[in-house]
Amino acid sequence: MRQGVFITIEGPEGAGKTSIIQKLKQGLEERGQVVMATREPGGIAIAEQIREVILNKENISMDGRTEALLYAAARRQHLVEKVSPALKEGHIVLCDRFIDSSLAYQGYARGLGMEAVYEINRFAIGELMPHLTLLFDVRPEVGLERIKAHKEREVNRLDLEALSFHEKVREGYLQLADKFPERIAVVNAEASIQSVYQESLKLILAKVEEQSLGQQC
Ligand SMILES: Nc1ncnc2c1ncn2[C@@H]1O[C@H](COP(=O)(O)OP(=O)(O)OP(=O)(O)O)[C@@H](O)[C@H]1O
Ligand SMILES: Cc1cn([C@H]2C[C@H](O)[C@@H](COP(=O)(O)O)O2)c(=O)[nH]c1=O
Repeated sequence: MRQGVFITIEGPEGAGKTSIIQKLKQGLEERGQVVMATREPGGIAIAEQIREVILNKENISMDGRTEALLYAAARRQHLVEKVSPALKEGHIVLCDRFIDSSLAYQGYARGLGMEAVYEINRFAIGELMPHLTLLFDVRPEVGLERIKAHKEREVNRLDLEALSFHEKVREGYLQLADKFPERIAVVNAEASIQSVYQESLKLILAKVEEQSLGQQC
């Protein structure tokens, strides 16, 4: 059976990940692909419960390492219950955030170190890395303004971090894109939703084609 294609969408707050993943799922399905869209932290019952703990505004005393470990725990369970089975079925998995979020937020912005955070995540995910990561790049002031205007979105503990934290998140992501250019594609997320969608769809279709050619050889 054909192996699936694992695509992760990354970026700071308000980059447009949630909105565009829904459009991508629809666009890919219209082209005959079987797609599973999911998110981190969450996507399954246990991970959604962990999400509640991590993002609860009451938990201001949470230690940085505790935070990193909770994200990794949610990731592990989500991978075992949802992501790996879908990939084994040959589906395209579109995941809103994955390991690069931990590297940018906990490793870089929180200051735990990308190497240390990578190590605990290796324990959680083993060898599974995305085939392609789209980094929706947006300046934090633009992204934060968008989520402020988006009335239904609840403000969470991480949103309340200082602007300097969100600036570091963006910097961390851009460093990762520089380090792993073969996996991470930077998409200008300050462009219109339609143009972010079109560029993302093109990149994903090219990766799906590349993977299926690789599997025929
Ligand atoms: N390219 C864009 N241009 C203008 N507005 C946008 C764009 N992308 C998304 N938005 C709007 O910004 C708001 C946040 O978008 P969305 O929830 O998709 O972002 P997100 O990356 O998932 O955010 P978070 O990670 O913080 O949950 C929504 O109101 C959405 O309509
Ligand atoms: C997976 C992951 C997420 N985060 C942060 C990023 C956001 O602030 C929240 C998730 O909220 P969203 O609305 O779903 O974007 O959690 C993180 O710091 N580390 C991670 O590994």
